[in-house]
Amino acid sequence: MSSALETNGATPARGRGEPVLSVHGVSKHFPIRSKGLVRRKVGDVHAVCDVSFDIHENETLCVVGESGCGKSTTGRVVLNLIAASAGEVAWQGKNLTGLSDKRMRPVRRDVQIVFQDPFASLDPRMTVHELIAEPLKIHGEYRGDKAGGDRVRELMAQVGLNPEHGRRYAHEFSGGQRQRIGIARALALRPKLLVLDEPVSALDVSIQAGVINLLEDLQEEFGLSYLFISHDLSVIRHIADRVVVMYLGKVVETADVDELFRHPSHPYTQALMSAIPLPDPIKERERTRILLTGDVPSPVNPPSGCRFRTRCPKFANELDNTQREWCVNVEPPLGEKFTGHKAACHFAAARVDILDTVEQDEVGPALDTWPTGRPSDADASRPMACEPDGPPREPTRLGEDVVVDEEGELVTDAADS
Ligand SMILES: Nc1ncnc2c1ncn2[C@@H]1O[C@H](COP(=O)(O)OP(=O)(O)OP(=O)(O)O)[C@@H](O)[C@H]1O
Repeated sequence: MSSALETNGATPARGRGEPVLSVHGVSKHFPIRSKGLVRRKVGDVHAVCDVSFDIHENETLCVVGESGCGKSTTGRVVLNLIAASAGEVAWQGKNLTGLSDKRMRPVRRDVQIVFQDPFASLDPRMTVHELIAEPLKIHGEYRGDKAGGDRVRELMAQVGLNPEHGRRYAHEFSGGQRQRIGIARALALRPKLLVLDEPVSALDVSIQAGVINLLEDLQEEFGLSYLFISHDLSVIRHIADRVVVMYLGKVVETADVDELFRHPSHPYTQALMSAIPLPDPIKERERTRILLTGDVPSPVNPPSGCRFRTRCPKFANELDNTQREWCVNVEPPLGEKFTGHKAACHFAAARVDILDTVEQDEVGPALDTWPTGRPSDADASRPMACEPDGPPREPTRLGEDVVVDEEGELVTDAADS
């Protein structure tokens, strides 16, 4: 049987050559306006700040982080469904910034999205055949003819649905089958990249594996690239080639998936990993679990310096006051800690006690050293990339009487020196 999606022979090697998608320095701010007749802008939600990554042919890049960290906004900017406030998205070398709908049309064929909720994203009044035929009709590839109908049946078979069930409605299918309908819709136009926004989060764990396996098979067969968005590191560990960890709109760590799980170096990544259940109940009981306290700060007014410091166990328990000054005053750059492995933490250090799969001696030397001295001695006054406009702040000095309050903020009764 001929394939609905044609490839040029062998599946290309992963992560090689020119990237198909380049995201460079992308930020997205949503303005907050006052109520009333004159709706003045009173602030911004800093949803995504200075995010960069590449995706190569046949590669899966996963974006992971808690709810509200900016994953979906990043996906929508990539698809040009919303415009970036700053930065650039390039598809096969072509800058998408400001492209008209007409010019975006060929890109929209190449880059498709699968949504999280297969219940909400499918029109309940349409049959499965109509749902899958819709993108073909919009792009003029199906006018009710037999060839178009055959394509729809072929797509159904490719995603593991019975082609005889085309006259049924979405509500007659289970959650996993509905997500397969969503995937068939996304595949209809022979895309090259799929943005998969939490594609299995709404499904039972037993069903998740089937959908993940399907995505892997489709990638293998058609050389697809995936931008896979998820809050679940155990799913990501299975499917990712590379991982981008986000916190409060920023990338805090990025590496190849094996490298990230071998050397988790940012305290936030370490906390996420420590929540992955271990299959061995004894190891699960004995393991190190890092619990993050407090809520994620508001993206309207993110903390100065390191955004994670208000919840960072290392900041609260391990650093001295001079080191904390760095976290409070200086935004940590996304620096290379191991080869090809970047983390945005002044005091990043790989931990191997979080998962049971790595040996101590696998930890190589970190490339960076921790900063010493006070940040005021260094270039501490540069403004943060995504901060509201304003003059650079003076570095804050912390004395011995400084404590971290229950919200993770530094507090002191003493006057600033
Ligand atoms: N249209 C919008 N207007 C204002 N704020 C928005 C808008 N869309 C998203 N946000 C805010 O931007 C931040 C990032 O949201 P986003 O949906 O990208 O996060 P997420 O990591 O995908 O979370 P989730 O997994 O819950 O979807 C959140 O604080 C959210 O409230």
